Amino acid sequence: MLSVAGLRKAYGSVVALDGADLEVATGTLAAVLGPSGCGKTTLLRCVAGFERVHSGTIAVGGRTVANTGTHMPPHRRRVAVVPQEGALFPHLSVAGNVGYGLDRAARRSGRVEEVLALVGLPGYGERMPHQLSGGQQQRVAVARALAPRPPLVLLDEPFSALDAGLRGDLRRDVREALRADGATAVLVTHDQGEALSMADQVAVMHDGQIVQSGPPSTVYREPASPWVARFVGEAVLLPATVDGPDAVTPLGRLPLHGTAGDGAVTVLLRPEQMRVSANGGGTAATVVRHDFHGHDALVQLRLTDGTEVTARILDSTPPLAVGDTVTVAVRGAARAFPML
Ligand SMILES: Nc1ncnc2c1ncn2[C@@H]1O[C@H](COP(=O)(O)OP(=O)(O)OP(=O)(O)O)[C@@H](O)[C@H]1O
Repeated sequence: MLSVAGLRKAYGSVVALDGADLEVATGTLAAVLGPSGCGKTTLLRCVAGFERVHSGTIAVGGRTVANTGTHMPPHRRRVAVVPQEGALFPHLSVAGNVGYGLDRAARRSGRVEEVLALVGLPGYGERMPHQLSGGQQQRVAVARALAPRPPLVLLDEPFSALDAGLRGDLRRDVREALRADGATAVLVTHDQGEALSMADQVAVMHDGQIVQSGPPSTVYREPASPWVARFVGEAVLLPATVDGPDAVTPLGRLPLHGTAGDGAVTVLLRPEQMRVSANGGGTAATVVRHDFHGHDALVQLRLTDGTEVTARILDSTPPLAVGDTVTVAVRGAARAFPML
């Protein structure tokens, strides 16, 4: 439904998009995930038609809407945008907002009530925007985007202004609403959890390029580079030497996913692969930091050779404290990259 190829865009000397490629299949949600300033919003604005591209191609539903010589205006692209906040017309009711882009026939067909029900706000049509919470306003903004059944819905960090408690429910409900309506959507976010939990496809962006695109589990488990590994989650990166199917690391000999050639490499482990025990098997370590997160804790461990690794632990009895001596063993295989 969306095909972006080799997209380039600069603002003066600032290169915002440097050959970005993205393919989004019909009926799926793609998350464009990247750090601040990597070009996510610029990509979205180019797809919506708010910015002209310098080179490359954007096609929506097989129609080229932008390339070096073409710039189809935003309203002809029929691409809907859900901005961060403040999207609603304050003087129109919820129904007025949702029905704004619809013709009379569509308004009469009950589409407004249908999309309000999809986003969990059935019967809210008569309310005014100021009578809604921030989360409810974002639900209405999503309903308004879906109402005219656009070929593509673009969501620009739509939950970033909401508090954490509200965000979880809203993410699930918006995901469900998009799915129930068969919408194709692109969500821009810098939040790894949001991208991994909501999207069918995560496209990781760095310095104006999509550096990896794939299902969330693949991007997390098989990152294309140490940079992607660190960006999509906590990463333990260790120097190692390949020896046959294994790598020799500061945590001992570990099996490798796939073959990694010969010689010096950097291996990736995730903190949840670490098994920490008071006196089990494995490498001796000292606890140097303990960050409690409620559902789990991240524990920084220093091995006797000075290497530091991070372990994720669900609970421990007795609780670990800074200065404790433990052993750490590794579950599963490591992934090898060329030496950093
Ligand atoms: N209108 C503009 N004029 C000049 N430079 C711009 C403009 N818009 C964006 N930029 C620059 O282009 C680069 C990409 O910006 P963009 O807003 O696309 O990034 P982003 O990934 O969406 O960041 P954030 O997550 O902080 O919103 C940045 O270096 C930014 O400063």
